[in-house]
Amino acid sequence: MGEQQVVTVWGAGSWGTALALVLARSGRQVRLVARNDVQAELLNSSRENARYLPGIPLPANLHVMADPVVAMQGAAACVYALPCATVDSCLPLLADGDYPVIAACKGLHPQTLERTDQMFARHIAAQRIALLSGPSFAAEVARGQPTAITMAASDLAKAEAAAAFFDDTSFRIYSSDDLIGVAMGGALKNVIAIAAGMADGLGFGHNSVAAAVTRGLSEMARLTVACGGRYETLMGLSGLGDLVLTCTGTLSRNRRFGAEVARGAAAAAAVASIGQVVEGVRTAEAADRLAGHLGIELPLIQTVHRVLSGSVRLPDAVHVLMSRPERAE
Ligand SMILES: NC(=O)C1=CN([C@@H]2O[C@H](COP(=O)(O)OP(=O)(O)OC[C@H]3O[C@@H](n4cnc5c(N)ncnc54)[C@H](OP(=O)(O)O)[C@@H]3O)[C@@H](O)[C@H]2O)C=CC1
Ligand SMILES: O=C(CO)COP(=O)(O)O
Repeated sequence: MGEQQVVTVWGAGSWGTALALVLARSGRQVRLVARNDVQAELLNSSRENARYLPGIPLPANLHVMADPVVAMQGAAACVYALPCATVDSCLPLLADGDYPVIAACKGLHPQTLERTDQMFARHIAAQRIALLSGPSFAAEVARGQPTAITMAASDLAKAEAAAAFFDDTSFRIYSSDDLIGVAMGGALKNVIAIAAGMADGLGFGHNSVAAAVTRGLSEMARLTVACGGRYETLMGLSGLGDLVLTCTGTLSRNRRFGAEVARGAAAAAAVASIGQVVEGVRTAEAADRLAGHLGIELPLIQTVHRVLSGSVRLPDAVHVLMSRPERAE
């Protein structure tokens, strides 16, 4: 790969900026697409993303711009790091190219119940799509702290080709050909992180978080396998790895959101106070509905959705969960 290869990153929030920094450290010419000209100018002139990643300087080979069409001209790849809710409005602009599109967002669509690979495939030819997912808090990645993550595509060669755009020894990428497993792991761990945050907010101890991680992993695997993904993928970075990080790491927005709801905040107010995307809210609804369609029981995930939608109170939900008939593990 040439030193001057251009890679575009769409999304100047936490994750897009962090990935742009990794690509810049890898020697790429990076174009980071912000929401508008005002944001782009601010980031270019201050050389910092003060709102999302304060204190981390933007290097000279990272240029921020607002027009995604201009940003894609001559680019070898696009990394899509906007929230999942933007996919249908933004992705049509990437439909015509032949460069790979690396999806870095994590979630399920609450209406269509699609995974990220399916959401992207509605707009982009399937062979252009790769997914990047795994335990990776943006702030740590941005600071160059060691991170291991998974790149998935329809075959291993495509996943490796997508991974090759990143060439930073602090950012180690494993490849996978299980798009379904990687997409499901990244989406569902956010819902379990909300449950872990709720346990924290209720003042429960470490035991409840360990139970949420373990039973949550079991639910994630059940739904993933029913959707055609591989159990082994859920035991890797994009499943168990990201689940542990998000359920225990204080940087997790989904976990913090769960804790705030448990302390009495309304869901909308908790999202507003975090001030960044909390993907687990939409995914909880989607996963509950998907499980219903497939006839699968997911007690934790369904409880999170029912608490957030107001159909059950959290203390009652905990009682119901703990009173379920005992059964073999
Ligand atoms: N942060 C992390 O540690 C990680 C995040 N991810 C995933 O990456 C995805 C993005 O998350 P993250 O960067 O953290 O989110 P943030 O909330 O940090 O940033 C969201 C960005 O998206 C922009 N945005 C929101 N809505 C729109 C829209 N309709 N049109 C254009 N721009 C929009 C925001 O602009 P504005 O500032 O103007 O609102 C902001 O730049 C999520 O799916 C998340 O799960 C994955 C791994 C790690
Ligand atoms: O996905 C993430 C880390 O891998 C970030 O999780 P949160 O969105 O909960 O902060």
